[in-house]
Amino acid sequence: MAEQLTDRFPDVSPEEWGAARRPFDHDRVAAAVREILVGIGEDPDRDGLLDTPARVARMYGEVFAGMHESASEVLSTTFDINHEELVLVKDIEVWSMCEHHLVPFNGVAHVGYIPGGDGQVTGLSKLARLVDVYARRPQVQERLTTQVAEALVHHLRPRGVIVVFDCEHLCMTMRGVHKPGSRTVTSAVRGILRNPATRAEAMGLIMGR
Ligand SMILES: Nc1nc2c(ncn2[C@@H]2O[C@H](COP(=O)(O)OP(=O)(O)OP(=O)(O)O)[C@@H](O)[C@H]2O)c(=O)[nH]1
Ligand SMILES: [Zn+2]
Repeated sequence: MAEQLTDRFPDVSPEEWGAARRPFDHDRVAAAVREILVGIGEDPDRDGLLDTPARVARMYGEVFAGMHESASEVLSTTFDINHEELVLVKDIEVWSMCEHHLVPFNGVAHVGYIPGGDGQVTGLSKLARLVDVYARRPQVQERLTTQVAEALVHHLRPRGVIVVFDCEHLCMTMRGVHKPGSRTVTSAVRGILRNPATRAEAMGLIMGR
């Protein structure tokens, strides 16, 4: 499975996929938000907008916090509990930001893996934290799905991984094509979970069957 990872992302380790190239610059973000207000014809100095640039900058610091986090920190805790079958955390709420429009997409993630021969597992909460590391970046759903799967492959050396995201994109509902309620489902499956029977069993658990 290590080869798969190398093939897919030849130049960089998982830590660098989309990670920050420089520290978060609050003042720069605030100045840009002020420019947007000017650009839309607003008066950024009117009372209600005075604190908006700094407030939006703080919000961006939060929604893009994953730029400054890494999968290796999240997945550094592993336990040997000798479990060699599927571990699946379903319905992990997820909020991310569409990199095309910088508006949110949100929904749920389902993250499962079959531990490697050594039976090493990670904490269940770490699977949800891993989703947030990659979700809290400018994203497209396909890349988010792949990154979560590949990070698990790389750090846990499992025998199989399945990651499914089911999200609604605000850029398709509040604007543009205006299709509220439409869902986008993406999956990434690695290792023995690619085997049709194992994959069908995992998908059955994910769909609640
Ligand atoms: N594949 C993929 N596309 C996305 C995602 N988020 C947004 N998009 C799409 O990105 C595309 C950008 O298309 P453009 O034609 O450049 O932008 P646009 O004129 O705003 O497009 P419309 O949304 O159709 O109005 C749109 O079709 C979006 O639906 C995503 O996570 N994955
Ligand atoms: Zn979009």
